[in-house]
Amino acid sequence: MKEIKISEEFLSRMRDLLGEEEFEAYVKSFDEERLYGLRVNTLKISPEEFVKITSLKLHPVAWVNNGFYYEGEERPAKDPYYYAGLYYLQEPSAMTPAHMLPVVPGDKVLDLCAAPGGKSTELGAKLKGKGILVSNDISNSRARALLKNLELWGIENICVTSEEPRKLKSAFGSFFNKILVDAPCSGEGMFRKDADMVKSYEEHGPEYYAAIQKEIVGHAVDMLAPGGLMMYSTCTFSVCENEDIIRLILENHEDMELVKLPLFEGASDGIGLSGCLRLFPHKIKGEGHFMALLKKKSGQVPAEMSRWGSKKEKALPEELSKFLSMISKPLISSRIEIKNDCVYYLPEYFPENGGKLRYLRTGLCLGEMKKERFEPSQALAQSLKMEEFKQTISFKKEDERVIRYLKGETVFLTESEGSKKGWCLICVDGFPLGFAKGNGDTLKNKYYPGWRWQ
Ligand SMILES: C[S@@+](CC[C@H](N)C(=O)[O-])C[C@H]1O[C@@H](n2cnc3c(N)ncnc32)[C@H](O)[C@@H]1O
Repeated sequence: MKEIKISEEFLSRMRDLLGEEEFEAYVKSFDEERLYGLRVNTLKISPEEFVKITSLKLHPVAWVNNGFYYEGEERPAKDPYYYAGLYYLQEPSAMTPAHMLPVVPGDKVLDLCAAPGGKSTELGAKLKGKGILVSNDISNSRARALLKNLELWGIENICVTSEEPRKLKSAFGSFFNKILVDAPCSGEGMFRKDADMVKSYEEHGPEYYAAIQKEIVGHAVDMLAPGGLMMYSTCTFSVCENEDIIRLILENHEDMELVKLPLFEGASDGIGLSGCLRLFPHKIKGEGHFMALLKKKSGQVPAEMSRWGSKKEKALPEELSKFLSMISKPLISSRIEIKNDCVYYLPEYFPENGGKLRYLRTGLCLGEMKKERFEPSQALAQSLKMEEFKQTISFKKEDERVIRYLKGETVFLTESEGSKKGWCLICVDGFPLGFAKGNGDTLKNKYYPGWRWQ
């Protein structure tokens, strides 16, 4: 077994859980190299197209259609396509819960423990700009990383909060028809990927997390609308954090039922509770994970939330209207809100008393009103398609100006590229990276400094 110090107590529990023969296979899996995965952003590109344009050597993840393995020596985070939000780096087993939660455009989705956004990015992609995704994490610093990932991904119909589930419940009631609870857990399934997990495991083991999980799922069930689906997932093996939590939900809520998850090659059924799904590193090409899907059969129908889209048209400042006229996709003016000079495009729905929550973002940040002008945001650039903006320039990935632009430098155009005046969307192979301001053959860099290429 590789040099990972794991307590005898944990190993003995795993032996009990798996039986002697399987336990040997599990222990052997520590000698294998960890696996590296990435998931393609279907909001921006199809997996088939991505495979054609990327220089990374990829192998498909058998059970996730937009998931791939890449090789350990590659550096996919140092790639302009990463900066264009074309993919997210994610361990393959961790792709499964969002993949198996059947989110469709128009759904009202809550990702309750969402940071740094591995699963929220996929849920947002499935919504295709319709409905709403509320992504929450109790940790403010982690919620900031979550926001960056969602903005890089190009999702416009988001709200990002940093709240206790109890408070979200009082604002939203039973509003959501899809909920993901990717619960904080003891992380037993990640020991091979991240040896530091062993240290934190020794501080807080399964019983500590089971108590937190019980509280979180209780609130999550209350936020689920009748007919709604809730996915519960962890990256740990202990029964008390997995099947026991699901059993508790079923015992305490007559209106909840387990929806059987389909098994795929290498996946295992729940332990003592059939219909759940377990992933073990000795059985699949991925780390350890657990998930269970639940449905709310009945319950109180939630009150209708405000629908900004149906409110009255509103007059916008001239500078803003002028800029927005460069965007060809339709924006509904009643959903545009200006708060402290920041301009937001709000999602379709919103809770009446939503203002009382700790929001990091309500909708897509379009930009900022400055003295007699409007400055578009990085998030807006990432949410657009190249053909949706009036003035654009696309460089080939190999063009050295791509990295220069990402580093915040001024970029110059060649004679054949012509001249650009005013706001221009800079793209790599047709995928937006950010804005620049053209003055003839010079493009003044407006890439967000906090996101620059290091
Ligand atoms: C397993 S991680 C989530 C990973 C994330 N879903 C992803 O795919 O990137 C669990 C998260 O739960 C958050 N958390 C812990 N206690 C929480 C609580 N009571 N309510 C909401 N989030 C909580 C942690 O800050 C942590 O970011």
